[in-house]
Amino acid sequence: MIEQIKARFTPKQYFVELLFGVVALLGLYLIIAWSSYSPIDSTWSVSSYQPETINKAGFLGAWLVDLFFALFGYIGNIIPFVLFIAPIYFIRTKLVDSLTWTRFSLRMMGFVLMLCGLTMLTALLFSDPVYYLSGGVLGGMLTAWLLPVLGKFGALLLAIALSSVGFVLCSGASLILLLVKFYHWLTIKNEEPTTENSTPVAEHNVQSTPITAEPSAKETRKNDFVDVTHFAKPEIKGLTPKTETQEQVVESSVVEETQEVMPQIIPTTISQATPHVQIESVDVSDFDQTQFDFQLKSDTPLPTVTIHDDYSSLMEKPVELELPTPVVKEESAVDFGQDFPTMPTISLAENESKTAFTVSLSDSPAVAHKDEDDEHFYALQKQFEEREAQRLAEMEQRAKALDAEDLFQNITTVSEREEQPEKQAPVYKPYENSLIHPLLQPTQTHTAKPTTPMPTLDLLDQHSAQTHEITEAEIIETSRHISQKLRDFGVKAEVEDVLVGPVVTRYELALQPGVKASKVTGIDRDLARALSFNSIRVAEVIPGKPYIGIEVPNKHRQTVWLRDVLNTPVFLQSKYLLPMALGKDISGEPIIIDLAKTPHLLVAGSTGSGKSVGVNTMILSLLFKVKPSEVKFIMIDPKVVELSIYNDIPHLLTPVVTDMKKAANALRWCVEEMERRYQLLSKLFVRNIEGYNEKIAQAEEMGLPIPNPIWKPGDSMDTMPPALEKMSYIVVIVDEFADLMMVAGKQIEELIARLTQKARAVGIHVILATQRPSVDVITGLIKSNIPSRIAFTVVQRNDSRTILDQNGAEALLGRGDMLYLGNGTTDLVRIHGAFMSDDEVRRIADDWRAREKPEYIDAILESVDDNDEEAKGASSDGDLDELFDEVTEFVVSTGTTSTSSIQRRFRVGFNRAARIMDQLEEQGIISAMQNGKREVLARRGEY
Ligand SMILES: Nc1ncnc2c1ncn2[C@@H]1O[C@H](COP(=O)(O)OP(=O)(O)OP(=O)(O)O)[C@@H](O)[C@H]1O
Repeated sequence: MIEQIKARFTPKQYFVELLFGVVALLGLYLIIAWSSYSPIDSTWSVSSYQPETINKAGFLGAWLVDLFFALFGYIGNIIPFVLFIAPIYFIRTKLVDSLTWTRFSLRMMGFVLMLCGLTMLTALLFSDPVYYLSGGVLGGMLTAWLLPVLGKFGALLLAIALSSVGFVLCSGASLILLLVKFYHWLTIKNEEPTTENSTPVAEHNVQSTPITAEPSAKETRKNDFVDVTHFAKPEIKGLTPKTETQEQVVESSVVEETQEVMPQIIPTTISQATPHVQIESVDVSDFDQTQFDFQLKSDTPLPTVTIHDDYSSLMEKPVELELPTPVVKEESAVDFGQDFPTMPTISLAENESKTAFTVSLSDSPAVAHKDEDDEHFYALQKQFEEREAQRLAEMEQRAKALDAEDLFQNITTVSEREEQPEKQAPVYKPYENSLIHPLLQPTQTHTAKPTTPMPTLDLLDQHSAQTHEITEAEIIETSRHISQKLRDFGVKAEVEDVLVGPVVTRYELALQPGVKASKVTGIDRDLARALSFNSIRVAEVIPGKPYIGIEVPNKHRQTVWLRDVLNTPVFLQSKYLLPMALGKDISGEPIIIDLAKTPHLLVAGSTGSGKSVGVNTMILSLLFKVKPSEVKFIMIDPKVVELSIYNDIPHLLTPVVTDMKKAANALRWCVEEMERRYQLLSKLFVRNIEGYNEKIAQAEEMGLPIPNPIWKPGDSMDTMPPALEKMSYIVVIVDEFADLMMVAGKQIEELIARLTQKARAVGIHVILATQRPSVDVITGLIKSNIPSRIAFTVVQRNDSRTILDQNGAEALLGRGDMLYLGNGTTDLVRIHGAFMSDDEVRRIADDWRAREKPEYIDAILESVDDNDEEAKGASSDGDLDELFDEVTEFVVSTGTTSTSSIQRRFRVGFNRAARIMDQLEEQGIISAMQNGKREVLARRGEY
């Protein structure tokens, strides 16, 4: 050890460091003298004799400080500090090692120039104090000489120039760079300016820090160098590592020879060792990096490169490190090299030989310096390779001696991977006449017709139980921390209860009497910062408890799987008409709501917060519990891909609507349907859908079907009013409501408002989802009719208030974390949304598709306006519908005369089909209705 230390120091270094040490001590002595300076002490400039010296540093200290003041005026104040700080800085940053006489002289000269400049400046700018001149004798003399020659302005300029040049020469730093850094610091771009940052590169370049020395984590960070500390570094035990002395010699020789800066590669210790042979550090110094001091500094942040400690992976993946370019070192105190660092590439790549890896340096275009540099560079590269080969040979021998050849092979041998066959240009088949492509066909899964009455939960994946990874000690520690921090903010509270949930942990606190909960809510962000959490949420009310809750995110978040939520008695045994699972609450209890009671739902949150997954969860819960005869869906999906997975399930009243114009028609149809249902309810003297369905059931039991009381002849082809059937619930789901508002804002708003105001009693429920929680989308009119709301995470408090009328959603954690505001309450419930894969959704949809076919109602998407347009067009065109010819062909060839078959065949609404039938009758193609039937009068070929 001592030998190693000895080897590191040369007599010159000892001497210089000693000298600097003495100067620093002198500086300290002078600082004491300066701090207790008294102008009445007997000193150089004081003629009266004082028997006692007041100065704490005695006569000598008082005398010296006075001398500085007399000679340099105000600038004399800084000299003791310079004498103290400068040597310490030089020793600490090891700049001492690189100090040459030339550089030392330049620095001293710079210092003198700076002194002259600064004393002149103070002499020119400040008035003289009582005891000495403001610029001292030096400044006074210089200004006295120069003022008559240059005038005040010229003297001022000269003083500034002298100070600047002196500073540059003395410190070796670039003035421009310092200004830039200062600017960055001012604008808080440079967050951690360190003294080292201002150190000239050239001086770092020649540092003689031994390359094999393990840098401390702190040093590594401070130096801002490329951190290759994960670089696996095996050293087989028993092999004699190269001594520091050897490295030092090689290092210094090369530095002197090349005068180039190379990146420092800092080796580290491999973490895993084989059972027999302990792997220690890769002696990266053996990689010839020892020949150079690779330390580089740059103002640009360098990436931290992590290379796995597994050598095989290293071999497989060439790693490229982008580093600042070597800067040509000049033997000068001034170096601007670091101002504009350029970037060479260091790549750790495969070598064809048995070399583990090579370090190759290639100049970036910016480095395209001189030819000499290139020569140096190639010479160095060659040297690298030679030494590498030599090193490996030595290692191999040692490994043999240790019987660790296998390990050596692992480490060094580049797996001789077979040459990749050259990539063949892909051969494409031309499209020919068809654009049919197998990948453009919908993926049809043909599920056999299920035998169970309803889909079973087996369609959902089973996931293993997850455990909480929080320990009691952690909980106690956090509780203590929370109380402490609250106290710091002036709130006295003690943690009384802790609830560990799947995503967050809630610390329930009893507040000191008289302390308002809103006081804690007001400091939630500061509290989160103080507790080092991304965000915390303060629950001002915990139902049933006299506490407030502070919810902090768990370190390890669990996923709430849909199956785990549905496979609970709460859901399976629920008697709800329209049960919808949302997820689990903080304590892990499943949360199921009844849409029939909700009765409409607004779901909002920023993009990616989990809305679509949430809406899917709701739909799937209904699909598990409710039959198509009981509930029907109208799905509106402007995003096209979110809900189209449900197309053709029997619950749909119309295919998933992706065209926003048609979506408006669908809403209009819902309003008409609502009105129709209300008429029926009034005729049956019931107040809601439940009462209506009960009456129908009674009538069925009695065997006396109720004729439709609002039917009029012509409404259908029937001659008698058809019997009333049970009404199914209708759930209208809009996945992106803002898109709908964009197409027909006011109209949509009115339709939604009408539906949400009245539709509940007739079994029509609306779920609106939007990722734009702004007041132009979620308008007051809409909000006032939808009291139940779900907020996923939002960006700002305003958004939270728009959705929930209170803060909180901005503190959610995303990915399904939501706040639920139930109908008729102001208490928010935090729920962690259930999650399921797309595959699971597909399986359930397939299961229903295999059970029944949907009965779509075409009229839903037809617009009244369209019909009007068509009607207008028809009358102006001689009263014939556009489809007249086609329908005639159809009627005559098939003999079909029913309006509903025309509706189905030509996908038109009832009104239009009936009108065409009338036209056919007028034209004598079919007869008038007799006994509810028409006959085809025309023969084929006549028309
Ligand atoms: N309950 C959940 N549990 C875990 N992860 C979830 C959950 N909900 C959503 N995520 C994750 O968040 C991602 C985004 O979810 P989702 O597509 O539902 O967001 P969104 O709000 O609908 O976004 P956008 O508005 O952009 O469509 C999902 O792909 C999923 O990875």
